[in-house]
Amino acid sequence: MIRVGQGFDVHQLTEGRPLIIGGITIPYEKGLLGHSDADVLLHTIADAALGAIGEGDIGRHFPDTSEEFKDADSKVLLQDVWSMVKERGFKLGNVDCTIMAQMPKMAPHIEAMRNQIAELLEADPSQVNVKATTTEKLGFTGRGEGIASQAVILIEQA
Ligand SMILES: Nc1ccn([C@@H]2O[C@H](COP(=O)(O)O)[C@@H](O)[C@H]2O)c(=O)n1
Ligand SMILES: C[C@@]1(CO)OP(=O)(O)OP(=O)(O)OC[C@H]1O
Repeated sequence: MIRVGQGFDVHQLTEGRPLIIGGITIPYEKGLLGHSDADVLLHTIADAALGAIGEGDIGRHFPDTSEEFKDADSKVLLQDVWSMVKERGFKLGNVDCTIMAQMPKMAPHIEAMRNQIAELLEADPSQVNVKATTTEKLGFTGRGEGIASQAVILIEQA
């Protein structure tokens, strides 16, 4: 059996926070705001995986009203989600992600993100693809107010 899921997430850019995307800390003057470390890409992948197994979204499993998840490391959240995927007898087929950010340039960090995501999903980096696009200065991402991300995941019976 195969299952697919998709995820989408947005976080606001603000001063005084580190910019963590795909588990990688990216040098930049601003970072993403959130209850957790606000790793927009890992949240997107977690949502896609939860979608694939029909388990809602990360807000349901890790509420932003809970102190337990304040400043949470999103790598740990994704690992928890991945345990649920494995418990149901699935492994990764592939995951394809797009980061929407006007700035900073993601290209120098894409390979590190890919390797980190593969490690978290216990897969080979060839099963993970990460892309980035500006939104041509249009909308909230184009104005640099926030960063958005989307992902599609395919999981298959282990
Ligand atoms: N934050 C970003 C945005 C884009 N890139 C890379 O630049 C290429 C061109 O971007 P367009 O928005 O003009 O399509 C894109 O394909 C990415 O490779 C990036 O590294 N970081
Ligand atoms: C991850 C959680 C929990 O710390 O908080 P945020 O970092 O605000 O992220 P979001 O993508 O809004 O949704 C899930 C939250 O419950």
